[in-house]
Amino acid sequence: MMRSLTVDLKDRSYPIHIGEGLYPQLPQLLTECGIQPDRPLMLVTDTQVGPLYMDEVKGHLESAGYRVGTITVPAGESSKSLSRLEAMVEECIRFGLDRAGVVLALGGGVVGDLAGFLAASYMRGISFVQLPTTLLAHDSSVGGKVGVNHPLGKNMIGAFHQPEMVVFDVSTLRSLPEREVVSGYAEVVKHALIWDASFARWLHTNASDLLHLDPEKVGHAIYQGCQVKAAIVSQDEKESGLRAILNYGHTLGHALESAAGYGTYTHGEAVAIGMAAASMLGEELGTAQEVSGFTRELLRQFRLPVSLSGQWDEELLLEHMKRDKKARQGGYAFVLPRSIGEVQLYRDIEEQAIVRVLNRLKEGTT
Ligand SMILES: NC(=O)c1ccc[n+]([C@@H]2O[C@H](COP(=O)([O-])OP(=O)(O)OC[C@H]3O[C@@H](n4cnc5c(N)ncnc54)[C@H](O)[C@@H]3O)[C@@H](O)[C@H]2O)c1
Ligand SMILES: O=C(O)C(=O)C[C@@H](O)[C@H](O)[C@H](O)COP(=O)(O)O
Ligand SMILES: [Zn+2]
Repeated sequence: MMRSLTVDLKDRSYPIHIGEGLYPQLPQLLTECGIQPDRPLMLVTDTQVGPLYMDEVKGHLESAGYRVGTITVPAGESSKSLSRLEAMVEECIRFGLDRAGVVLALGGGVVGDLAGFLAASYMRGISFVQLPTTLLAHDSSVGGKVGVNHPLGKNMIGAFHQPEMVVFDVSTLRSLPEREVVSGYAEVVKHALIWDASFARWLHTNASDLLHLDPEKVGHAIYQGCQVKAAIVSQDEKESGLRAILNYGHTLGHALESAAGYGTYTHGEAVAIGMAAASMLGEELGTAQEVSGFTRELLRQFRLPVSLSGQWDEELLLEHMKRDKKARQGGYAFVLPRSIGEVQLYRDIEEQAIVRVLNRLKEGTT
């Protein structure tokens, strides 16, 4: 069964297809969105995903008459860098990728963000298609945020560049390491907590089956998550307002990722701790009552972390949080809960409240 939905962006709207065993249908799906075999394709993947799925995808495309080049980057967050991007541009030029070319991102969020930014910047912008292979990438493949990291901050260099299509073959999830399955549920939980209380309750009831990758339930969770994302992006493509709620858990999450060194925490783990923190901050500041208990319980059900382990340099975390892209004029900005299923962006959060929450987050105190 294939589930499909649309990201409604007027003349730049695009489909998201979710289902088992979709790769044989790729040539037909590409043609349906206007990408014919006369356009050269550059298939980007990483060293972990490539050996598993690249030959299959390339084979289907070549059988249908497409000319396909390939780029394989090292697996992991450190590939989201400007130096890696530069090397990829060289590979595209040597392959002869022209302006009619299309980049295909086969992998998780790292490949999606990096290949998407390649597409956004190569020859001032060419088309791209997302082929997500992690649970987390139900989020990253939708909405057009593409980019790379800077040592001083996460996703500091990037663009808004929407894909032509998203094809999520969920059978690829069977090869995902357990840590990445767990990590991916952080963004699923986020989509529920910011927008859809009944989805949050459903996740609460079905956590065990979802962790065991029950195909029907995983398909439903991905579809629901994509629906939330598509609804928000359709209303505010470039984050002039509403879209900031998709950043729930990310003020602290991004700070943890960059301060600890990219790849120490997975993105999902960092965002989970960030959502636990935001829910507690919401209670401290009175934006919401009694949300942190449910939030942390839901995260724990998915085996996600809700506390800070080890020693943390508080000053360093605060420094990174000050540089958050939602912040203005040096104040701290956080998306905070109003209730389960509703959140709001708050700016100028007082530092003392954040420090109190950071202390509560230290292992054993929450
Ligand atoms: N653009 C956005 O809107 C957005 C949204 C959320 C996250 N992100 C970004 O996404 C990135 C995290 O993405 P991620 O969690 O997918 O990490 P990832 O891309 O690093 O993938 C995690 C690991 O799983 C491996 N892997 C991927 N698919 C596999 C499969 N099917 N089988 C076996 N192994 C597989 C990868 O090689 C990697 O080692 C972060 O950089 C984050 O900032 C972007
Ligand atoms: O799509 C969005 O908007 C999001 O905020 C989704 C986040 O899950 C994602 O991690 C995104 O890359 C964060 O964007 P940033 O602008 O805060 O770097
Ligand atoms: Zn995220």
